[in-house]
Amino acid sequence: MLRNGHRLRIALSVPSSALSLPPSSVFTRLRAYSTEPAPCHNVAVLGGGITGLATAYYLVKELPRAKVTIYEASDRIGGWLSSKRVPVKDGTVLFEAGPRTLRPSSNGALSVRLMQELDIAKDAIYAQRTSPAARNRYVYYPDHLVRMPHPSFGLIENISSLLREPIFEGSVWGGLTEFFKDARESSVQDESVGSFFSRRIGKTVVDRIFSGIFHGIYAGDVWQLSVKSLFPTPWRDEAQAGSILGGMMKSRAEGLEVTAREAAYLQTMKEFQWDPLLKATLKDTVAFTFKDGLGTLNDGLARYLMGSGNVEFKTSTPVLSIKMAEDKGGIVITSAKSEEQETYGHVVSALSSEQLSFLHKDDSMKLIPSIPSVTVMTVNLYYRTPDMHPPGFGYVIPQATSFEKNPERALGVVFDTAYSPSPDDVDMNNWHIQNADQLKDARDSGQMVNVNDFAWYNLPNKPNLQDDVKQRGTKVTVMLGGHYWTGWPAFPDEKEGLALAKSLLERHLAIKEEPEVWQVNIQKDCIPQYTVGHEQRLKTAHTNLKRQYNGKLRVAGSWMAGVGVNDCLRSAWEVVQGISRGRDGTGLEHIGSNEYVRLKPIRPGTKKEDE
Ligand SMILES: C=Cc1c2[nH]c(c1C)Cc1[nH]c(c(CCC(=O)O)c1C)Cc1[nH]c(c(C)c1CCC(=O)O)Cc1[nH]c(c(C)c1C=C)C2
Repeated sequence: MLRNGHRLRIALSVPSSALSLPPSSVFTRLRAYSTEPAPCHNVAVLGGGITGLATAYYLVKELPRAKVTIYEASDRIGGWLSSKRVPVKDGTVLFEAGPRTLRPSSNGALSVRLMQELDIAKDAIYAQRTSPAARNRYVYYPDHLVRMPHPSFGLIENISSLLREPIFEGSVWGGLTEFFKDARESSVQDESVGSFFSRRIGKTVVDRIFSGIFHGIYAGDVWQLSVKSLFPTPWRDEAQAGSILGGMMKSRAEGLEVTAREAAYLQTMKEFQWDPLLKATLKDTVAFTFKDGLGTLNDGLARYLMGSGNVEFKTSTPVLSIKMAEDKGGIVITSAKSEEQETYGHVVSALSSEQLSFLHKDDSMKLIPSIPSVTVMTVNLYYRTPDMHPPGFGYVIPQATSFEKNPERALGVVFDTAYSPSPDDVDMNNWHIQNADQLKDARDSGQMVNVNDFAWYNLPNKPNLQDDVKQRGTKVTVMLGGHYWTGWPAFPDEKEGLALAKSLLERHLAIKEEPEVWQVNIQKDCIPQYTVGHEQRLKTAHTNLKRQYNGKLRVAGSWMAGVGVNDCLRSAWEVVQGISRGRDGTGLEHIGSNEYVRLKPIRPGTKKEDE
C-alpha cells in the first residue's frame, strides 16, 4: 500500500461477460452451412498469469479456429507481473512488484517476438552491454559491497580486486585446479548445486558468491537446489569429459551440444521474419523493460486476445475440479460459477503444481509430486535524492554474510534507477536515427547512438522513460524472505516489511532519508524450487498426467523448465506446438531427454551478424 493511499492498476481486469463467445448452437449452425471445417479445438487454459495469456496467444496464432477459455480465480489477469504507476511530488514513478527486466537471449527470443507481434517494441527501454546495470554487479560480503570482476575494468583492476577482497578467497585456485579434480561416482543421480560446485571449485566460493547469485534468481538455498536441473551442461560435462573445463574445451572445439528440442527451437527462431530495426536495436542489448513496466506484456497479450474474438476470459472463476470425460475424449472442468461444468478437448494448466494437484480429486494418488516454492517480499522505495547507491544493477547477499550484517535475512537489493533512465540522462543531440540502415551506419562510424547506454526502438521520437519526473531521484527494491522464510507460520506485514527494508538500507548503503513513496508486496509461493531429485519428480508427473488424462491435460509455467518469464513463455509455446501438431502430450515429455545434437562451432571472426 502506498503511503498516500493511491493504488493504480496497470494490468487489465476483464469481466467474464465481456468476451463471451456465441452459444454453441451458433457454431452448429455455421457448421451446417459452411464449407469450411468446423472449429476443431476447444481448449481451456487454467490460470490468467503470463503463462496462461501466452498459451492462449500461441493457440490463437497457431490454430485460428480454436475456441479458448481462460479460467482465472482472481479478478485480475497478469499474475506475478504487476507494474504500478505511483504519484510523487513532481510526477509519477513506476514500481514493479515482481519481475522487472527481460533478457533477449535464448528463451528471450520469444519475448522479443511478442514485442514485435504485439507492436510494443516502441514502448521498450533497452539497457546496453556498456550500461552500469550490465557491468556493475555487487555482492555484499562480509560488510561492504564488492563489485564483481568484468572484462571492461581491465586486468589490473580485476586482479587487484581478486587479491584484495575476502569474497574471492580460494576462487582463483579453485578455478585453476577444477580440471584436475576427480569426477563423481557414476552412481550419483543428482546433488545440490552447493555440493557440486564445492567439489569442483571450493566451498568458500559457493558460500560467498554462488549462494548470492542463487538468491538473485531463485531466492533459494544453494544447498537444496538441484545441479542436474539447474546446471545440466556442467553436470554432464563432469560425467563425460571429467571436468567442467574439459567439457567447455570440447564445446569450443567441436561445437556446443544441445538437446534436439533446443536445436529445433533455435532453428524456428532463426527462421522467423525479424524486424531489422528491432534486431539492430537489440544487438548490444542485455536486458529490456517497458516505459510502463513489464505489465505492458500482459496488456498487449490481453488486448490481442480480446480482439481475436476466439477467447473467453472467465475471471473471478476458480476451478474446483478437473476429471477425464467418460468417453475419454476430453476433460470436464467444474468451476465455482454456480458449479457449472464444461467439457474441453484439451486443457492447459498454467497453475502451480500444487494448485493443479488440488484440482485432481482422486485420493488414491497425488497427480504431481510436491515441488516446494518460496515466498518473496519486495519493498519498492523511491527517494528524492539521486544517486544514493553506486552505479549498477544492485547487489545480492550471499548465505555467508553473517546474521549481524543481515539480520533482516534479505536476499538482495535492486537499483531500479539503473534500468530506467531519467530526462537528465538523455542527450537529445544524438536523437536523429530513423531506420536500421542509419543505425548501422552510425554504429560503424563509431558514433554513440545508444545515448547513455540505453537504446530505443521508437527513434526518432522522444525516448521512453519509466519515471515521469522533472529530476531523477533514487528507486530501489529490497528483496526479503525466499528460503529464509521456509516453514514460517506467518510473514511480516506491510509495516514490518517497510521497517526491515529501511533498516537494511541504512546499514548497507547509509540511507537515512525517508522514502517519498513506497510499496510493500508479498508474493506468496512465487518461485518454485527445483530441489535435488526435481527431474525425477517431473518424470513421475509426466507418467501420472499421461495415465490419468490420456495426453489431454498439459502443463506449462515456472515449475518445469526455468523460473523466469521467458521460460514461462517457452513452456507455453512448446505446449501449443504439441497441440497444433495433433499430438497428445503432457508438456513434460522432454524431461530427461538424451537426444543431443552438436551445433556448429563458432570460430573467431566467422560469426555472422544475424546468428
Ligand atoms: C521477485 C523476485 C525475483 C527473484 N528472482 C526472480 C524474481 C521474479 C526471477 C529471476 N531473476 C533473475 C532471473 C534470471 C533470468 C532472467 O530472466 O533475467 C530470474 C529467473 C535475474 C535477476 N535478479 C534480479 C534482477 C533485476 C534480475 C534480472 C536482470 C538482470 O540479471 O540484469 C534481482 C533479484 N531478484 C531476486 C532477488 C533476491 C534479487 C536481488 C538483487 C529474486
